[in-house]
Amino acid sequence: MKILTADQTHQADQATIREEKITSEVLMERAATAFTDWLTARQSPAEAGEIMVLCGPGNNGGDGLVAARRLHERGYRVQVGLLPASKHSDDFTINRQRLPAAVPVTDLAAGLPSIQPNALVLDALFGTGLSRPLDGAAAAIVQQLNAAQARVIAIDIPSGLLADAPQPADSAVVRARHTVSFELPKLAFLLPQNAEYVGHWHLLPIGLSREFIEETDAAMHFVDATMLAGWLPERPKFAHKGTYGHALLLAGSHGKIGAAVLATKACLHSGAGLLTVRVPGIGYDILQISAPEAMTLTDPATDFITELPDLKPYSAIGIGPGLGKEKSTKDVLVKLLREAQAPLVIDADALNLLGENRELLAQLPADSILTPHPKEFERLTQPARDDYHRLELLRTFCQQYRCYTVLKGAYTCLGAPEGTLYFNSTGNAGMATGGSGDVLTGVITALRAQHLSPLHAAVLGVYAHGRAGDLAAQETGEAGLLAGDIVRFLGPAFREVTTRTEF
Ligand SMILES: NC(=O)C1=CN([C@@H]2O[C@H](COP(=O)(O)OP(=O)(O)OC[C@H]3O[C@@H](n4cnc5c(N)ncnc54)[C@H](O)[C@@H]3O)[C@@H](O)[C@H]2O)[C@H](O)CC1
Ligand SMILES: [K+]
Repeated sequence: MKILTADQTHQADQATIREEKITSEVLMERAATAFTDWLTARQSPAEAGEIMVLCGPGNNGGDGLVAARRLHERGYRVQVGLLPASKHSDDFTINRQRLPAAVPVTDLAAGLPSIQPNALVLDALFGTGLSRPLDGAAAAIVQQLNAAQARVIAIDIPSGLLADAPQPADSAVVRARHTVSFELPKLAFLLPQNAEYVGHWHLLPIGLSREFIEETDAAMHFVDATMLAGWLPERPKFAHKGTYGHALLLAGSHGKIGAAVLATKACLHSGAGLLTVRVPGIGYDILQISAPEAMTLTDPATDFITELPDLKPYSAIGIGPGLGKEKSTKDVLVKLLREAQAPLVIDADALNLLGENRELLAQLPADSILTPHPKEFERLTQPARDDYHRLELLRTFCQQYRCYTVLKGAYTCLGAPEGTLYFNSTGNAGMATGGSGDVLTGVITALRAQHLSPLHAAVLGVYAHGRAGDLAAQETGEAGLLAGDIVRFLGPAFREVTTRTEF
């Protein structure tokens, strides 16, 4: 799914109106009716109690007026609060006139009427037309609403939140429990700093022009299963293990052989034909016993890796999980960057070594995949001012070093060398547990070994890793989820996205 800017969303509205030969008011009716259907499916009139609909002067307010009318028609008790304004949009005015006289209307000029704790409030003050932070009466209403401890549902976007850019730290933004938006996600929904405003977000289709969306260049995408169609074809009958590549993992040090085991198992469960693992001497027994399907190539040193093996046999190489940062391990990394012909996946301590020796970044082979969490990414670049700035740093970093960078988080974001960002849609908070990053390294290394492009390996790897975590959490719950549980569900996750050709 593309992530459009507020401006592109407005253009999508206009294109839809032109193509379907409808008026904007018809599109508003469609959007607000979809919203009403969403709400009434979740709250009966009794559960909802008296619903307060707060409407601003633009089309977001228009959506609120349509929702108020529709809810009234369906037997809900509704009242409307109108923000004072010198001018209103045309569709606001049309729907103000259509509001049944039986719906009480309050002027918000005198402030927010008293709201019972837990009352249901629909926030239709401002949507994507917001051009600057709220101030004056609008800001005061938002602050009063946030203090009221109501059950707030934002229509399209919490009022005060900008769709594509940060707002100043102290500006007034509605804190919603749910945000119900239309057709495509907004960047603002995907960033941790906005979670307290957005709450749970939902998308409702409203039939925006497919053609316009397809033709519009988007700098950002939200990855869902439909995007992955055909990336992982069904295995042909006469396939053999050689067809699926030979992966090499360099992982583990004293006390961290578990990281090597997790990456190994994940790589095996993600379809690599063959896997060899380079571990220090102490890893030999552990690895052979816990993952007999992998070949082990022990380093001459006992506690950490000191020598790079011959790289010829391998179609992809993953380095980092549990590696440690010993001087001789760093030398192995330096040699790997110089000699690798096969694609690289770089994680954990290998990233920290790059962070401590930034001159090495210039030696990254093109199309390498890096998988930092935000702290590791910061060590490679600089501390970010906020989540938006971090995305800017990500984009610049990928362009500068011609690499793919998987910035791990709730909506893991992959940066590609030409500057496009891909946000992942799968995964859950249970995956914030030691070892889940090691699993991801194994997954992506396996996909690269199977000759997927760096973009497909990173996007699909992150998606399948998150989906496996979601399937695992259904069994274990989020708190009980271990990295090893993600490994167990990789097979089912990949099965879901494997394309079958019946005919
Ligand atoms: N495609 C869709 O998703 C559809 C969206 N719809 C809804 O329309 C709004 C966007 O409406 P628009 O009229 O462009 O903007 P707003 O309602 O957000 O408000 C604009 C209004 O407010 C003034 N304004 C802007 N910034 C400020 C400020 N900081 N303080 C005070 N006033 C401000 C501005 O001058 C305008 O007068 C979208 O979010 C959806 O809810 C449609 O219903 C159809 C489909
Ligand atoms: K809103």
